[in-house]
Amino acid sequence: MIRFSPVCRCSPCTRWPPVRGPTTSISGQPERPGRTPGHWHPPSPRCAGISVSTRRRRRSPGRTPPHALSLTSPNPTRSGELVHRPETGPLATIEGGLIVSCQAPPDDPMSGPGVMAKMAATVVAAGARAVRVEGLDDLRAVRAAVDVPVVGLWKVGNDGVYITPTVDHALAVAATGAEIVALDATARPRPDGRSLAETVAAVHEKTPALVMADISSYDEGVAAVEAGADVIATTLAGYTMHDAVPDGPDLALLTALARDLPVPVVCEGRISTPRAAGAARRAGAFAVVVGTAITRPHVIAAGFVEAVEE
Ligand SMILES: CC(=O)N[C@H](C=O)[C@@H](O)[C@H](O)[C@H](O)COP(=O)(O)O
Repeated sequence: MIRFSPVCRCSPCTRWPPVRGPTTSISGQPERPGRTPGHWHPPSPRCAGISVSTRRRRRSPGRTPPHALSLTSPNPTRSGELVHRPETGPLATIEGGLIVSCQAPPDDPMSGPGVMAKMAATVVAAGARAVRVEGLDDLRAVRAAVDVPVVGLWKVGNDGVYITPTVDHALAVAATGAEIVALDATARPRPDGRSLAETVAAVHEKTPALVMADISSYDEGVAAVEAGADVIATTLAGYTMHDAVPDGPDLALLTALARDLPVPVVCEGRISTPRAAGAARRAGAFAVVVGTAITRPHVIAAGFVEAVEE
């Protein structure tokens, strides 16, 4: 049985940091009879933008509270039906929208803060609700160029845990003004020896940023919620095994996580067409991240070259 001890950040909250309360069984009843699942925790400054919706879905009146769900229960977080839904703040801004990943590795001619700032401004002008940006220089330049939420990360190498691998990296990313810090939330050991929960707690305690957990599997999504992550992304699905990287996004993983988790689940990775982005949203994504297909002309052009010359 999988159990959650979720940290709810709703408006009644007045204290920080959160204190873990009694575990609530995801499969059924709160472990302490008579408690309202999801209200044992203390609130945080972050809770300011998040309130508990008292609305009930018309199609399923009387459904089970989100923190006492069976893994096979209908998902309260799906299709804009979050019970603990963000009403203001960066998560409210991104709900139902496109996040564009504006990244170029050092060997890409597009690499550099000036280009990435222009790229970010371009996609925001097109309607992107947020941008995902790598590296402190690019983050500072993009922060100055756009006023939408920034999902920040810092890649260190490209093996093992390389997306914002340590607490120090996460705090440095948050210091650039990124509203959301994306970090590796896979089950692999972290280079600074901290647990995921310790890393998330450090960001929450020392910065106003939320944490986006980049995961590769269902169990990692569950663990990331338990560790206190604010939003889950399928970013690393297909990249942690030795198998060949699949062609498209992992919609099966997305659907399962969006159905079962009490926090927003973002679809990210290998979404190469507008149709695929729409399909991800319909499969339950809270928001959709697209990178290469929009912001890496080097890769896009190479595909055209290959098609023409073959
Ligand atoms: C696996 C990994 O390191 N992903 C990185 C995460 O930030 C980026 O390199 C991706 O471009 C990003 O996730 C968007 O994905 P795609 O470019 O496939 O739309």
